[in-house]
Amino acid sequence: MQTYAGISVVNALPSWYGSSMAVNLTVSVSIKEAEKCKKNDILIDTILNFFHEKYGIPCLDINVESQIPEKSGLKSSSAVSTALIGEISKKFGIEIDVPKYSAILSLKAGVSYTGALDDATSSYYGGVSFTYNKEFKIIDIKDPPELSAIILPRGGRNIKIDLQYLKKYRLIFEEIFRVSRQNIVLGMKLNGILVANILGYDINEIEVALKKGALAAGITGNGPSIFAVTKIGEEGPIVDALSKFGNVIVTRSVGYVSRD
Ligand SMILES: Nc1ncnc2c1ncn2[C@@H]1O[C@H](COP(=O)(O)OP(=O)(O)OP(=O)(O)O)[C@@H](O)[C@H]1O
Ligand SMILES: O=C(O)C1=C[C@@H](O)[C@@H](O)[C@H](O)C1
Repeated sequence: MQTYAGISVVNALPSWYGSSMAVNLTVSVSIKEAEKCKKNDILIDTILNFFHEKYGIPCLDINVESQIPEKSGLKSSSAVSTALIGEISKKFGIEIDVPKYSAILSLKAGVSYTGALDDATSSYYGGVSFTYNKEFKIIDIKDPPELSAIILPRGGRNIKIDLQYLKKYRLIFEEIFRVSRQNIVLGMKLNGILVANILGYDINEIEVALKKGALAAGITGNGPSIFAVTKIGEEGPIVDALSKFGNVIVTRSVGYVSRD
């Protein structure tokens, strides 16, 4: 099964309300029955153990092909978990709420702070998710504006996230969530700049992208990757400017995908 990377509209850590926009960088997971169970990383093994214990599925060999850098804020873990859960449910005919179980099992595996239901929902269904992660509730999924996303991918996040400190900003992130439901691009701009400031990232590249005409720019997830968005066809000056800081990826927003 194939799922998508995402860029943040609203980071859910401060208020539990989250929103993410799918972009066209993909993860593909395939599975094959195996004689012996092998050890994988913690997220994959948590998912396999859950399906083994609850539904008696056999040992599986897992193949992951990913275009998404890890620990970068581009939602790679949600893309891997939704693709794997979706593939298992298809192969073994198990009816399950894929993003919800991605969130539950990501928390169990310790790879997420809130379960990241926002990330899981946009990874699996495309579009722009609006979720309340505390109750594993999907509030809405919208089709995104047609946008070009210019990404400065940076992996290997090594900053320490102080969740209690982030929660001091709950009210302002709740407000950004409300704004985002009316205006996705304004929401991702406010969130992206504020998260950069709060987590202590350099805002230089963000400022450069905005000066070159980006509709929004900021940190995605908990960083360190930086994104900018523009109308399709207007990416040139931003790509040129951000390329001075490293190799950029140019991709697009992804619309809602029916999984029926
Ligand atoms: N290419 C991959 N192959 C296998 N597992 C992967 C891959 N990419 C991510 N994962 C899984 O995701 C887990 C952690 O992901 P990571 O911390 O990189 O999250 P992320 O989604 O990039 O971060 P963020 O939430 O900031 O977007 C890893 O432990 C691993 O299980
Ligand atoms: O770990 C988590 O729960 C999250 C991580 C980031 O991707 C955030 O952007 C997301 O909203 C929640």
